[in-house]
Parts: sequence; C-alpha cells; structure tokens
Amino acid sequence: MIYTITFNPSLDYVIQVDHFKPGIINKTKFEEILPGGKGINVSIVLSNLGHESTALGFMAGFTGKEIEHKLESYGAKTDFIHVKKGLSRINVKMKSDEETEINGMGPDIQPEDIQELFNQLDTLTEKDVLVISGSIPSTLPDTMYEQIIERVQEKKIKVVVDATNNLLLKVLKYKPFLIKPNNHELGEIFNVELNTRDEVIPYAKKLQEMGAQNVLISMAGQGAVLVSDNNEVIQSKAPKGIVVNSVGAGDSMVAGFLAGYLETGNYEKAFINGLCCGSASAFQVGLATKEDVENVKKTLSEN
Ligand SMILES: Nc1ncnc2c1ncn2[C@@H]1O[C@H](COP(=O)(O)OP(=O)(O)OP(=O)(O)O)[C@@H](O)[C@H]1O
Ligand SMILES: O=P(O)(O)OC[C@@]1(O)O[C@H](CO)[C@@H](O)[C@@H]1O
Repeated sequence: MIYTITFNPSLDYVIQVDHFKPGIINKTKFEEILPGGKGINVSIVLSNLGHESTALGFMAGFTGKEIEHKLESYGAKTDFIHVKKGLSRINVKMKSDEETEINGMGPDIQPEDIQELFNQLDTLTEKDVLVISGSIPSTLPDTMYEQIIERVQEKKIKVVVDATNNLLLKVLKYKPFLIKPNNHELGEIFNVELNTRDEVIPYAKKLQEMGAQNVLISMAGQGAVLVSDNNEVIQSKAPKGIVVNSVGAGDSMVAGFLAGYLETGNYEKAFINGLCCGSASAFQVGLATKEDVENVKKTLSEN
C-alpha cells in the first residue's frame, strides 16, 4: 500500500479574477473548490492512475469533513486523525494577471493526535511506500519529518519526501528513496540561482551525496532533471501546452514518477510519466487523469 501524509490538508478555493486590484472589491469570473494539500494531491493522482493509496494526516471541522468526502470520491482510501480544535484550512489560489496564493493556518494539533499518527505508522510493513509532503502547521514540532522517518527506518520501506529547506535537509541522512524539490528550492538550499537544467545537475548530485537515493528536480515550464541511484542523469524539457492551474503540478509529478516506477522499475519511464503527469495537471483546473497523461506523452514525442 502507498501511504501519503498531509499534515495540513486544505480546501483549495481556485478563482479567476480579471485584473485583480488590491484595496477594492474584485469579482470572480470562475470558481471551483478542490481537495488540496500535497499528500492528498498525490493520493488523487495515484487513484487516477489506477494505484491504491491511503491518505493519512490531520483533519478538523466541516472543512475537514468536506476534504475527506471529496478525496474519497476519487477512490482514494482515507484514515485521517480528527483533531478537536480548529478547522482544516481553506487556501485561496487566485489566477489573474499573476498567480497569487493565500494559504490558511490549519487546526490545533495536540500531542495525542501526533501519537495517533505514530501508532498508524507502526502498522506499516516493508512492502509499503510512504510519501511525506507539504508544510508543517505551527502547532507541530519542526522535527516532525525526522521523527516519522526515524520511526519507520527499521522497516526499510521506500520513503518519498517533498518538502523545503531544513525539513528536507534534516531527512537526507535517512536515505529517502526519492526527494523532489523544485529548482528554486534547490537553489535556496545552496544559496544560488538555478535557471537551467544543466545548472541544476551538480546541485542535485550534492543532495544525492548527502543521502537521497534519487533526486528529482522539477522546473515548471523548463521541465525536470533526475539524478538516479544508478548514476544516471535524465533530463527533459517540459511538454508544450497552455497552463491553466499549476497548483499541484509538483505533487502530480511525484505521483506519476512513483506510479511509473512501481509499474516498470525503470527510472526513465518513471521520469517521463512524472513529467507528463505534472504538465497534464498544469494544463487544467483539476489534477491529471491517466488519459490526460497519455495525451501529453504523445505531444512530448512530437516536440
Ligand atoms: N508551465 C508549465 N508548462 C509545462 N509543464 C509544466 C509547467 N508548470 C509545471 N509543469 C510540469 O509540472 C512539473 C512540476 O512543476 P513545478 O516545478 O512547478 O512543481 P512545484 O514547484 O513542486 O509545483 P507545486 O508546488 O505548485 O505543486 C514540471 O516539471 C513540469 O513537468
Ligand atoms: O502549505 P503546503 O503544504 O506547503 O502547501 C499546500 C498547498 O499549497 O500545496 C498544494 C499544491 O502543491 C495545494 O493543494 C495546497 O493548497
């Protein structure tokens, strides 16, 4: 079973506002409410690609119930911990002349809720895969990622991490199977600006030297680079298309890579699946289906 953990799930309120101006009343031209949060997005895309997963994490209030309900409608399994205080957040994703995001705070998670998550993790076995992604709400200790990986370390399960900066750096010593920072996050870690795929490669290799088995760097419209554990460097430009909503493109890439790897055991196929999955999600409001990914793959070979 693939387990995803989303510490701070959300309802993503995706709106289109023509020429947004601060300080006045703006009206929406389009609106949609989607279940969100990085692990949840991974679970949705895995379902769309025909892979079972169970989404774990913390939920609260009526927003939490709606996230769970929406997620289950995609066929993903859920086993969320229901937190007593506060509400699961609503994150605003506004498309206008520029893309603007306002992400909420999330509920008040107590030590007993964390213990419940640990108890769930104790039931995982060697055959399972664990995807941990997204930010940590302020009520959780910033050692959360490390604590989780340390807890499952002896089970030798494949762990995938999609997190930024210190959260990511601190887990490298546990040798995660896959990490997926984007080029800006990679640049921040080493205090450099990385704009091209060639510039990214040496820094991706540094993260590998620091412990990650496979390092996948997403680069939005510039494509992606993979430095794999068999010393291969695989890179590609992005498939061409019109971007409608890039929220969740990175999560779709993680799901696509994982699905491709589990199906074939081949890094190049996993990479292309991830790349096309990311783009297929960016080219629509919601997240990619299997058919969308296959269609994007055809355009990649035509480019
Ligand atoms: N403008 C685009 N054109 C084509 N493909 C795109 C575009 N934006 C994203 N993608 C696809 O999605 C993948 C992941 O995108 P990106 O690098 O933006 O991830 P991210 O920063 O983790 O995104 P997010 O946090 O919004 O999920 C890219 O490698 C690419 O394959
Ligand atoms: O606060 P985090 O966890 O970093 O990001 C949360 C979030 O922006 O990430 C997803 C897209 O990747 C959205 O569905 C969600 O709203």
